Amino acid sequence: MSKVVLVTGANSGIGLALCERLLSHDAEGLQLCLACRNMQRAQAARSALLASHPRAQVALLQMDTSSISSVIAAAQEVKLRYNRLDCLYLNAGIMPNPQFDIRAFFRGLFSSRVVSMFATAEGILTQKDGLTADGLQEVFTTNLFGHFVLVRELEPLLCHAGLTSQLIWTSSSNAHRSAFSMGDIQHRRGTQPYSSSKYASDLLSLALNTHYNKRGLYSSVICPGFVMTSLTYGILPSFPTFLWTLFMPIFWLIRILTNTFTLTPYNGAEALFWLFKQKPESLDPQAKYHSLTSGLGRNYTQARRMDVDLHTSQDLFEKLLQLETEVDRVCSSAADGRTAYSTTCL
Ligand SMILES: NC(=O)C1=CN([C@@H]2O[C@H](COP(=O)(O)OP(=O)(O)OC[C@H]3O[C@@H](n4cnc5c(N)ncnc54)[C@H](OP(=O)(O)O)[C@@H]3O)[C@@H](O)[C@H]2O)C=CC1
Ligand SMILES: CC(C)CCC[C@@H](C)[C@H]1CC[C@H]2C3=C(CC[C@]12C)[C@@]1(C)CCC(=O)[C@@H](C)[C@@H]1CC3
Repeated sequence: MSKVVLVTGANSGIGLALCERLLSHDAEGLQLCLACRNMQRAQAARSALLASHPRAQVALLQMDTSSISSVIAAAQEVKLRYNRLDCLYLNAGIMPNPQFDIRAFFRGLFSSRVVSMFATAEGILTQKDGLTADGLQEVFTTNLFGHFVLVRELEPLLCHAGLTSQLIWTSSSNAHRSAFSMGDIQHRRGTQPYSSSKYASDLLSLALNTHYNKRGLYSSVICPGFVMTSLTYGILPSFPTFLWTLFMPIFWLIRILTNTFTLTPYNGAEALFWLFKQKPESLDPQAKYHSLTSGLGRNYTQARRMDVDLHTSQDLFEKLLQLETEVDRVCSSAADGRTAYSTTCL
């Protein structure tokens, strides 16, 4: 029986490279569904995949993870099209308006934390976040909450007696506990919404395992390493793309120090692809699976323990459930024509 796999943010970067790798592994035994916000870009990605795998089954789904109504509509469509889902990749993500602290970067270069700075970007990156049309924080909603609502809506397709399914989150080594606050899960008040949203996805994955393992659903988290994609190019917007290419020899040298410089989307997708081939029951719910590339260009996956605990993960899960109920209430009162209030109070 063919496996049904859905990938969010599949039209570019790591998501697209993952689709290519999945099809190269098993073009005919998969029903691949690319969930994207922009259908023109989605169509281009589908054509590229079909050019190298003409017999593959590749479907498209319109979904904007920053819009809860779009996520709910997309989930309804998935339920009409498929009767089960084997693997759901929660990969779409943004890092809007990044501010790169050059001084901190040069201080870091000549300090003992140079390797960790290149691996995690700790202390050198902040972002300016915005609000979605629902009044939620944009980074939190796109990277985490939209995906949470998707998982909840697709529960009937993911939890089947006697069968296992996988959730695989594209997190980051930029996920730091210090950037996350349980009193401000959307990160309204801080300057590191990206780091906060990725740390929240690490916590959430653990909580999802606690709640769903008994129903055959397993969740894992990966870090693709540092990959050259449009997300990365956005960090230095005044830098033309070709200048990044000029830096490649330096990046290859850095790769000798830290194998986290995977650099290409193909390499970055290593852990995503590796997890697909594992038995979900055999995976460690407290581990983050890192895509790594050695100085000689060998790709491999390494499990590293995450800085998460069960109690905090459970608290976050409950807060997300509350927010889901609130958003639902606001949306249905707006649909009824009653006065809708902004979710900024949530
Ligand atoms: N590049 C890196 O070094 C690292 C990346 N990551 C993570 O990897 C994931 C993939 O990013 P990457 O491939 O690098 O970057 P890209 O920008 O190439 O890919 C991001 C994908 O997410 C999609 N997306 C963004 N916002 C939404 C939305 N609201 N609804 C639906 N889809 C959306 C984008 O669609 P569109 O084309 O329409 O913008 C795009 O397809 C992200 O979660 C990122 O945080 C983690 C660690 C390192
Ligand atoms: C051009 C200069 C010679 C070097 C510039 C270096 C920085 C722009 C990079 C150094 C470490 C990088 C990094 C990321 C972005 C670009 C750097 C800050 C990430 C934050 C990208 C997104 C992630 O999720 C992280 C895992 C990356 C960590 C390393």
